[in-house]
Amino acid sequence: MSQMMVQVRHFMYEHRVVLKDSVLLVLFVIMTGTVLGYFEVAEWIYEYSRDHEEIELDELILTIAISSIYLIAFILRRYFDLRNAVKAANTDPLIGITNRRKGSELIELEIDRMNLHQFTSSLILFDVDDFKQVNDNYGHSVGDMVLKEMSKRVSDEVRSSDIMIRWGGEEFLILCPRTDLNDASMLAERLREKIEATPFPEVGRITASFGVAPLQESETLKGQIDLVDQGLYFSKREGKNQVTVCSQR
Ligand SMILES: Nc1nc2c(ncn2[C@@H]2O[C@H](COP(=O)(O)OP(=O)(O)OP(=O)(O)O)[C@@H](O)[C@H]2O)c(=O)[nH]1
Repeated sequence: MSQMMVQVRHFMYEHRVVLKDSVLLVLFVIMTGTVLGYFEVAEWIYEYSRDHEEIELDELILTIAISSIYLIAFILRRYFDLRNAVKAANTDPLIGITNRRKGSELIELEIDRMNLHQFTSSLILFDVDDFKQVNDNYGHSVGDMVLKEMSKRVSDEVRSSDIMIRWGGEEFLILCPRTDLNDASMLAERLREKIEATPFPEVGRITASFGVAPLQESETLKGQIDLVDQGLYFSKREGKNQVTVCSQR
């Protein structure tokens, strides 16, 4: 794919809701204009009001103006409804961060960007250790609270350009754009220490295991996830509460 095509694709993707509504609006204006022009509606309104003196031209114009305001309000409402619907479709309902479906799209886009601009990005996958015990000992709603709080603590630590994704139940993925493997593994280690060092009021100390991998230009999404999951698997197998870097399968 040429550079131009990739840039056009990204632009279309990132502005797709606005673009779609703008296209609809332009089509509507063209159609309305065509209909008005074809039937010479404006002239007809004028003639009609002249022949029917009981109808004031001012009233007609006012009616048309009010209808136009209604129409604009309708289009704006539809636009915001659509935006909210898109946001809901991309967000995990429990934690309120990017969900797996949207996260997968963002990772694929990041691979495109890497190919285009020749930089390195990385993935961090982490999983709360022995989370089943938290649920078993304190109940599912406390478990939910721990997941939310954990996600908040981690989000506060990462850069605003990093994207946190709820990948599975108690599994989170962090997409770190323009971050090489060394920086990503230092970040993972910092997060691991932070989680371990800050007990949760309801359940006490919690730890998490981490995998870190670079995004590979020629890899599929599944291949990418398998790679970082391999790192996480090693961390779990070697005793949990640790970071494993995996640069190739
Ligand atoms: N409260 C809550 N629990 C969840 C949620 N999603 C998954 N879980 C629980 O997370 C637990 C995961 O258990 P396991 O896969 O055995 O993992 P683990 O106990 O963390 O053990 P290790 O991963 O080996 O450290 C299960 O009890 C799931 O029910 C959720 O949204 N809320």
